[in-house]
Amino acid sequence: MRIAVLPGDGIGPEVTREAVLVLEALGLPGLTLFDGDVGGIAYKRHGHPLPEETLTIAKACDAVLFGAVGDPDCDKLDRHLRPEQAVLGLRKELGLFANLRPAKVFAGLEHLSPLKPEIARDLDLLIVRELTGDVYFGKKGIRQNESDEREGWDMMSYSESEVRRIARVAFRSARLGDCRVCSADKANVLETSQVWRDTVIDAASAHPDIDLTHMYVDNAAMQIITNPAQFGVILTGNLFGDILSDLASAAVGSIGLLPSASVGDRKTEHGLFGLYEPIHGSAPDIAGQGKANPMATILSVAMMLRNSFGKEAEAARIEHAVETALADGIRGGDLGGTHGCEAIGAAVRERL
Ligand SMILES: NC(=O)c1ccc[n+]([C@@H]2O[C@H](COP(=O)([O-])OP(=O)(O)OC[C@H]3O[C@@H](n4cnc5c(N)ncnc54)[C@H](O)[C@@H]3O)[C@@H](O)[C@H]2O)c1
Ligand SMILES: CC(C)[C@H](C(=O)O)[C@@H](O)C(=O)O
Ligand SMILES: [Mg+2]
Repeated sequence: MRIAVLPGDGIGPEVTREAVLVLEALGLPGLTLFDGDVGGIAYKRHGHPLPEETLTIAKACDAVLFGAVGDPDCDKLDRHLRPEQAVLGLRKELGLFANLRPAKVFAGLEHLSPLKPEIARDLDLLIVRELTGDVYFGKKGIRQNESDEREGWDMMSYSESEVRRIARVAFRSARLGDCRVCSADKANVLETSQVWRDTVIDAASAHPDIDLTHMYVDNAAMQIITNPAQFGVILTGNLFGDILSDLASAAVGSIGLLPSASVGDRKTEHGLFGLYEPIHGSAPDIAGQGKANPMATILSVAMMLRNSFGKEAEAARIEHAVETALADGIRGGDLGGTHGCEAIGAAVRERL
């Protein structure tokens, strides 16, 4: 089991360290970890946020554990040298077109959510976010317009094949639950979304067991807060999925709780190749203070064991340990508690 560990910037190294310790505590045989630099730290050390060597390590492994990238010192660099390009580059280079972001309120932990307990109780959804297309990867630029002003532009597009393959991931994921898929788009305004919606409908015609609905993304944001029970899988594009997943994390209680898996078509001898990361960023405001909640990264390790190594029992052990730690009152500042990053990691390991 070869795993590339890419901690990155800010709280990335802090949360990744605790997640690796949890992984190691399982005592799995044949585990080898390979470290690589990504993000601002990689730019400072090697002159590029995604050095060739890191990409080579990632490609040679069965899975990647990614912390976070982003460094305010780098925000003035040319865009292609900024830390965020590391995660975008890895997703594109590794063909990871499907990003799975589960958001669930654990039974008995409704009080961690800012929603009313009777609403929070039923929040258990999966955002299936397209990850290698959309306005993220379209042509972009800054030009001087006719009024001699700077004008930024970014091209948004989705092709039918891009939509079809992510729709299939959503349908497959929905079958693990109760087959509900809600596709969130902006077909009332955007041609990109019109193609998205037409293609999702067409793709679903071969999957009659799927209960497909459509919702405009602005309404979906509102409905996640007011009536999350209606959602099973939310299928959406890259930009909308980015925003909806931060929103869903807040509804659960904290962005420090939400893991993610990014996968494509590539298989290894163990399972599906994937990159696993918390949905949060490098949190410069709390970096280096030992305050970060590592649970999202620890839960990303559970997703890795399940999806990339077929180790369901070990994945469930980690998830149960996190849930029990939370139930026992182990909480970081993000959840109104006082436990630091290392203490939370240790508490999860004790409960494995
Ligand atoms: N995948 C990634 O690497 C990724 C994701 C999002 C943002 N970023 C980058 O991170 C930098 C900061 O971005 P941002 O501030 O918008 O988003 P962020 O997710 O880093 O932080 C948002 C807020 O949530 C808090 N937070 C985040 N993770 C936490 C955790 N584990 N425990 C406790 N609190 C946590 C932060 O302290 C901050 O107040 C930027 O450079 C951004 O581009 C990277
Ligand atoms: C850092 C950024 C490029 C990234 C995204 O927008 O996908 C982040 O916000 C995420 O959610 O993983
Ligand atoms: Mg995001």
